[in-house]
Amino acid sequence: MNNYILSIDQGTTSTRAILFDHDGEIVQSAGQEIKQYYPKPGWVEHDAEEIWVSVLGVIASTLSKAGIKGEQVQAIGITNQRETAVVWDRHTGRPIYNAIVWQSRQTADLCESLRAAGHTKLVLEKTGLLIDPYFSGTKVKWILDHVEGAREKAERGDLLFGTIDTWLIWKFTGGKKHVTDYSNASRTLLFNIYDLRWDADLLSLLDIPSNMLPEVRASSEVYGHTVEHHFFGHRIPIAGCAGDQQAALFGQTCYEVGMAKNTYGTGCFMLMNTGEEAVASKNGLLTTIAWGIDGKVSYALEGSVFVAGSAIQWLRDGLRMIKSSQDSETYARRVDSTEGVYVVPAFVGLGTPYWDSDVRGAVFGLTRGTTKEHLIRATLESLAYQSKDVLRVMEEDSGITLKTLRVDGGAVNNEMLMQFQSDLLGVNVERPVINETTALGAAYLAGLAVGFWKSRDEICGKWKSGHIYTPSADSDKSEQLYAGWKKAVRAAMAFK
Ligand SMILES: Nc1ncnc2c1ncn2[C@@H]1O[C@H](COP(=O)(O)OP(=O)(O)O)[C@@H](O)[C@H]1O
Ligand SMILES: O=P(O)(O)OC[C@H](O)CO
Repeated sequence: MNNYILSIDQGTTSTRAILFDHDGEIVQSAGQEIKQYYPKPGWVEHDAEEIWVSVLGVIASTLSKAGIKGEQVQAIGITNQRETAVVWDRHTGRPIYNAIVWQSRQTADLCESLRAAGHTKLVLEKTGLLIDPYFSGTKVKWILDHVEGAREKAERGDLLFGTIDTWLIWKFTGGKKHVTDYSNASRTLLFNIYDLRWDADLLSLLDIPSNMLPEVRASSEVYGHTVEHHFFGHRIPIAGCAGDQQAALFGQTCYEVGMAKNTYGTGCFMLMNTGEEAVASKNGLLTTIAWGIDGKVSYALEGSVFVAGSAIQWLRDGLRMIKSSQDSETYARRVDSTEGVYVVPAFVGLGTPYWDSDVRGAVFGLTRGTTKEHLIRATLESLAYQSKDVLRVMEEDSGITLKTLRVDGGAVNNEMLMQFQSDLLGVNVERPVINETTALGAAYLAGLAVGFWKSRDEICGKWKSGHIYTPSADSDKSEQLYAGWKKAVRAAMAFK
């Protein structure tokens, strides 16, 4: 009987299931967008129950389209939007509040007071992270402080915390396993990335009881088995788990020190493998765990951009200028340039290298001649400018100049954007053959734990170099364009 690995990619915008065969080929897949809740300006939430239902939905759809039975799935790998915090009752299994999404800013004041009290150095030295609402820790505290009775329940040991991986593994195993992996734990603000433990000082700083925390495990091992009814009478091992950006680094075969990729999904995340060394940044990059395999942890440097593809969704859902994300390319191509228009999509503040929670989005350079096409093009270009901001500090901190940028994520389907990115950076931009490198990374980690795969290079390596964008003649204008972007960002930050 043919066996398969099922990868679940639970992203910010959508949930996907992708089925891989022994050769690392995609046999079938299904996806579903998830609902975004914006209860207040700058807040972003998800319904954790809806996320779980979406996972079951895409699995059912993938297996039925492929005509594959549950028993043919040899293992499941999970990869997920990171930092998003869920707190639920361990007895009823019900979340006590919406999942607070990584993009959400409701803990901005709390972070400000932690910074003002001088905790930045302590947090950085232990976690490799900055004090910013992005990370899970302050979100958990917020839930305990704002949901009636939550703190007492947490003290009694009745509540559990998890990022989305933890929540899904808990649901898959019928509430038996409360676990996460190193890569996800390293994004919580609560985990010491050097000692590889939950940190008592940080837990006390944020007033979070340790009994809420999941057990931290390797990124490739069997964590538990699904309950039978989820897989038509079969119990499937869940054998791989990694945050989506780290899984993409793995799927993009960035195994050597100095190799990097940039993912253009809801946000944009550039990660560079730094191997066994956790490299500290001087320029607002994060130090994070790439993965833990076979008792060894690898580290990465990361630049995080909060709004990338979600700016395109804003054009679609907020401004209603386009009907689908793909339309953005059609409109943008109708003009040769933005004619000096810049969109700074700081809808939830700015991450690397600015780390400003209070700045909000802005548009500059409008004239009477500005059209919808210019605005759409300027929004697309903002993804490339933000990536350039990150690449510059990545090169400075690592001392490595990238000749090629490996890219993936939903927005790399936009050829205009990828060409613009190559022109702006003056380097090659390389797309893999399949755009499911995140899912591939998670599938590989799961298959590794159950002895499913051929070598890593035969599986992940075969998808490299689908298309390479090289800098065109337009590259000459890039310094001037980028100078305009820097001015626009500075002006947006000054407007508060
Ligand atoms: N052709 C396109 N041009 C620009 N953006 C796109 C295009 N196709 C998809 N996107 C954007 O990519 C994002 C989805 O990418 P994906 O990697 O699936 O995200 P996530 O993993 O965060 O759910 C959406 O925000 C969408 O707007
Ligand atoms: O949903 P994505 O793919 O943009 O990824 C979200 C990141 O994991 C947030 O840190």
